[in-house]
Amino acid sequence: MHARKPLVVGNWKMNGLKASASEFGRMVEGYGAGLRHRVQLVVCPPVTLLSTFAVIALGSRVGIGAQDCHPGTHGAHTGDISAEMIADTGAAFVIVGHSERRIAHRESDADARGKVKAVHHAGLIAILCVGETAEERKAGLALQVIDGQLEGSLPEGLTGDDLVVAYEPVWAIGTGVTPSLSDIAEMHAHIRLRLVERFGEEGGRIHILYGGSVKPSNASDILAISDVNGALVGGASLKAADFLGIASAYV
Ligand SMILES: O=C[C@H](O)COP(=O)(O)O
Repeated sequence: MHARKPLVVGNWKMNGLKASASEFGRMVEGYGAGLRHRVQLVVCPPVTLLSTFAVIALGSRVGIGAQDCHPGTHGAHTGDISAEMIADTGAAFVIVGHSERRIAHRESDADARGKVKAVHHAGLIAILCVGETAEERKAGLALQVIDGQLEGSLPEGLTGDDLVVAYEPVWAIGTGVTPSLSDIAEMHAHIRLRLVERFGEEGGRIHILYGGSVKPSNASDILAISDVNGALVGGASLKAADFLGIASAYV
C-alpha cells in the first residue's frame, strides 16, 4: 500500500511573469494546516521564476520544481539548464519526458533516461511523464506503449525514492477530455506492477500521478482511484483557487 502523502503538482508550462508571484503567494497562503497534513503541493514555474518562487515558498512546505533540464552537468549548451543549476535555486523536483517535449522537441526515451539520471545525481526527484497518443490507445497499444516508455526512460542505479511517475495520456492534455475512471485505474495498476517488478518493495511506494484535464470538478473522482497518488495539473494550476480546489479533494 502507498503510505506517503499524496502529491499534487502544478506545471505552469510557458506561463507566468514576475507579476504572477502574487498568484503563487495566494497558493502558499492557502496551503494551511488542513491541506498540509493531507497533501504535498509542488509548483513548477518557468525557470525565470524558479528562484522567486523558491523564496516565496520558504517555510511553507510548498515544493518547487522545474519543467525540464539538460542531461549534462555543464558546458557549451546554449540556452540549457542543468539539474545542478535547478537545485541551486532551491527547487527539489524536475519534470522529465513531458509529452510536449517528447513530441514537439522529438525527445526520445533515451533522452528522458539521461535527464532522469542527471536529476538523480543532482539530488533532486524526477517526475517522469509517460502517456500514449489517441491513435495508440485506439489501436489497443496503450499498456504496451507505457511499458516501453518506462523501460526506456529509467536509468540503472535509480532508487524508487528519487522517482515520481506521471501518467498523462497525450489526448487528455489541455483538451477537457479525460479517460474513463476504469481506464485510469487499469493503467495505474499496470504501472504499479511494473514499478514493483523494477524496484521491489520501494516500487510500491512510488507516487503515480494522473495528469490530463484535471480540474476541481473531476479531482475527487480521479484522486479516489486506487494507485492514483496525486495529480500533475497544467491549466488549472495557474489559479490559486483551482489548484487549491484540486488539492482539497484530499480534505
Ligand atoms: O503537465 C501537465 C499536463 O500536461 C496536464 O495539462 P492540463 O491539466 O492543462 O490538461
